[in-house]
Amino acid sequence: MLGYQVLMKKAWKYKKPVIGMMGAPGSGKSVVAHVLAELGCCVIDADQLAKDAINEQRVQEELKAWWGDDVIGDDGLVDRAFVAKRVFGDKANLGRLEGVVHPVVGQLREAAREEAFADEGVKAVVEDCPLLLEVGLDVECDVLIYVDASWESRLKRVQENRGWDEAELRKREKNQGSLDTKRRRADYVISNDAGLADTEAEVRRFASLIFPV
Ligand SMILES: Nc1ncnc2c1ncn2[C@@H]1O[C@H](COP(=O)(O)OP(=O)(O)OP(=O)(O)O)[C@@H](O)[C@H]1O
Repeated sequence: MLGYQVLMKKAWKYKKPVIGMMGAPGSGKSVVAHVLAELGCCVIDADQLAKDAINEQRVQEELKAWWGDDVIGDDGLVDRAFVAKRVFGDKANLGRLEGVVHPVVGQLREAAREEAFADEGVKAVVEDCPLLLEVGLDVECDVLIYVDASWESRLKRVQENRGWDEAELRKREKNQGSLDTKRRRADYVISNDAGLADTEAEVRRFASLIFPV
């Protein structure tokens, strides 16, 4: 499953692996990240970083100049689904997009590097990177995890904990692009359909494969 990554385990004594996380909305990425943090990982919310970076006033102004005011949603933030659609749907804009997206990715990498090396005790950087995968960009990850939970489990959890209804979950899932593709790309799948204790045990099992002992 993890193939060469397991062979790399020894090398990771010297290089901190970057673990990218993917999964449907509400699948449990934050829960998994929390367990990894308890195991000493440095967790970076790339989604939040990208959101912040893309919402810098300068970037917002550039996006508006290219794509018009509709690129900004009612909440005053960049409509990321709109951006993703433009990236895939309008090839002529790809060159222009690089001007926006590359600094965002650059910032992410820089932040990841800084955080990872700020504390010698950290074992890894975990990136929650759905936005970047959404727009077809690879963050440089050594291992990709896919957090898997059924539609029923996710719906129940987000209804109870976030007050979302079925339509809201469906809309967010649609904005994330193909989950099948992400699942296929993953080096490791963590199932999160059972209770939290089972998921924690699974994350620990994964960590024991990855981290140098
Ligand atoms: N195994 C579980 N048992 C019970 N509740 C869970 C479990 N896993 C996750 N949850 C709950 O489900 C909700 C969604 O989980 P979480 O926030 O980790 O998902 P996520 O993948 O990070 O979502 P998003 O991508 O939308 O931010 C949370 O309220 C969380 O507490």
